[in-house]
Amino acid sequence: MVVMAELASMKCEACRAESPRATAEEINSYIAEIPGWKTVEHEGVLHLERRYKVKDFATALELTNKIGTLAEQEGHHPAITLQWGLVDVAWWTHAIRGLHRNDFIMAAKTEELFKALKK
Ligand SMILES: C[C@H](O)[C@H](O)[C@H]1CNC2=NC(N)=NC(=O)C2=N1
Repeated sequence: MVVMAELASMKCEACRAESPRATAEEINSYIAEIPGWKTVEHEGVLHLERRYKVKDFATALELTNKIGTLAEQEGHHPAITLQWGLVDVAWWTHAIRGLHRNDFIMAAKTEELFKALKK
């Protein structure tokens, strides 16, 4: 079992096309550690998604930029939609067209960025 704090402190390992997708069992145990996140299937590919509500556009932009910096540090990149007061974040692993433990690690790290925002 891996709890959210542990997930958040893990490094994203290089993900290659031959890396295995997370199994249904792994998905169930990781998702339990990141409340607010859900899996959503888009064109046959599972994504991990969460909507963050923040107080204004500047804060949404700040969170977006922090997630962008994290993505560059880890070499793993999300889809982000920025709107006034909202940041929609989706993690999945393009190389395997699905979810890898890396995506759960990144979601846990995203949670920490959100919690550290001045709200
Ligand atoms: C070469 C480079 O590391 C790869 O293209 C990385 C970049 N960021 C990535 N991000 C995500 N989410 N999935 C990938 O498969 C991926 N591949």
